[in-house]
Order: sequence, then C-alpha cells, then structure tokens
Amino acid sequence: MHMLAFFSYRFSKKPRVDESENLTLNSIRQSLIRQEDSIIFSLLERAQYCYNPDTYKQDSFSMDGFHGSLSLVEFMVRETERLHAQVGRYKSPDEHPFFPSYLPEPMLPPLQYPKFNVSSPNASISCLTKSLTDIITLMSISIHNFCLSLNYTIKLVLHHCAASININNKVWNMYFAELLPRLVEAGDDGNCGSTAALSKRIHYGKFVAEAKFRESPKTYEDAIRAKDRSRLMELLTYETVETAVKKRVDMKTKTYGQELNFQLNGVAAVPDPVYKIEPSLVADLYGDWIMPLTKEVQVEYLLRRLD
Ligand SMILES: O=C(O)C(=O)C[C@]1(C(=O)O)C=C[C@@H](O)C=C1
Repeated sequence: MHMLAFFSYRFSKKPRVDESENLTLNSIRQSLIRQEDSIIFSLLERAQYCYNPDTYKQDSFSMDGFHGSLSLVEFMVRETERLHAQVGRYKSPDEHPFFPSYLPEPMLPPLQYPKFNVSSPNASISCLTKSLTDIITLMSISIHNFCLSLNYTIKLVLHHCAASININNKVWNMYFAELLPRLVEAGDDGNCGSTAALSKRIHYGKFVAEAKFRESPKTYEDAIRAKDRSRLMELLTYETVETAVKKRVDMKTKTYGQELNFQLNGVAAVPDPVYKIEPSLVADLYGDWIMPLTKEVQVEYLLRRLD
C-alpha cells in the first residue's frame, strides 16, 4: 500500500482521547521541569563542538538549489521545517516554526486536536514529533508507533489566539547571538540543534498563561481589558518559582554535565568535579532569557485571551 494511502486509512479511525485530566498550573509546571532535561542535554551536546562561524555566515556554502542568500543553518532549518510541515507537525499546538512563511500545507489528512491532554502533554506531543522524525528518516519500523501515537490525540485547551503567537525570531537571536558565543569555544568543527528545545519551552508560556487565567479569571480580566502589560507581567510573575527553577537548573547542569573520570581501581581520577558546561551559564540563561521570553509569550497570550 502507498504510504499516504496507509496513513489516510489509519487517520480515518476515531481517535482515542483521554479526557480525564484538567489543565492545572501544577501539571504545566511539571511539564516545564521535564523540558529542562532536554534543554540541558542539548546544550551539553552542542558544547562539545566549536562555534563554526561558516555555518552561520551567508554566502559560505553553495550547492544545487541553495545559493548563499541564507546561511547553512538557516537553509537546513527551513528545509527541515518544510518537510515536517508536510506531515502536519506545525498544526500541533506546541510546535512553532522558525520560517513560518515558507511552509507548505500538510499532505496528510488533518489530525484532530480536540483538547490538550494535560496528564502527559509532552509524552503525546513529543512522541508524535519523534515518530514524525523517525518515519521520515527510517520510513519503516516506526510506522506502527507513529500511528499509535497519533491515536492518543492531544487535547487542545488554548484560546484560538494562540495560533497567532510565535516569537521564534527572538529565540533565534537569543540562541545564535547571546547563548552560543558564551557556550562554545571559538573555531571550526560542525553542528547545530538546541534551538528547537528552547523554542518549545518558551512557547509553553501559552499553556502556563491559560492555566493561570482559568485558575483566577477575575484577577486577569481587568488587566487584559485595560491592555496593561506591566500589570499582567506583575500578576503572572512568581519570584520564588523563578529562584527555584534557576537553582534546580544549576543542580541538573552540574549532575548531567559532570565529567566522570575513574581509574581502573575505581578511584576518581580527578578529585574536584569538572563540568562540561559552566553550570551558572545555564542558570543565567534561564534567568536572563528563557523565563523572560516565556513570560513575554504569557503576556501576549493573555492580552488576546478575551478576543
Ligand atoms: O511557573 C510559572 O508560573 C511560570 O509562569 C513559568 C515561569 C518560568 O518560565 O519558569 C515564568 C514566570 C514565573 O515567574 C515563574 C516561572
């Protein structure tokens, strides 16, 4: 059977939807905590390589169908997004493209996103995304998993304004201009990748904002009607949570990024711990960029929440 015919067949079945859980601030925060691991691991991965200035320069590469008006990294991200768009990745409420104006319409029948499944939003969405990637690259063994994951449809609870919020231009600039030069050594070797995890985490602000709005609509409504950004920012900011996030990220970076060098007799070769990334760098990244951008998404979302 042709693969798309196979998909159409599978998609035509009624999706199974778990409606048992509610959108709570606590469950969304748990999801943000799980995403820290992906962010820290991808930064650790990226930190192994040098900066590679040619990857980011326009005019550095030339090949058929690609002549230098974009950098190699822009070209790769744009074309990857085009491919993923064909199987509907950006119709998912927690996926945000970096090059939205270049995307084709999906070739597959639309997925249903009736409501967002708060019990395991990441599990179902990242399972879907992972399966999409697998299916494109392997085209074989993950067909079964892919179809299974599609049947666990995401329960969408966001207001329709969510679709108009995408601050990936800021995420892109933050990553390439601010973060990368601090994270890696200068020089050349090859690699790129952690922007997607950051983008996803930052746009999760939509879910955080929705949960906060639902928990106390009256508190937010006046500020929304008055279009009062600073009041909204004040309402949605929890200093104690931010302090706890930075502390946890610092500890996770130390734990995941510690070099474990043991001699054959099992004794540590280096008495003092050595870290692959300076732990405070990731904690500072959270404090200076990730949380402020997540809050910016929340403000944008709330401003349109009563539209
Ligand atoms: O947990 C929340 O309430 C959030 O809004 C998320 C978040 C964050 O980005 O981690 C952002 C703002 C708050 O001040 C605390 C934490």
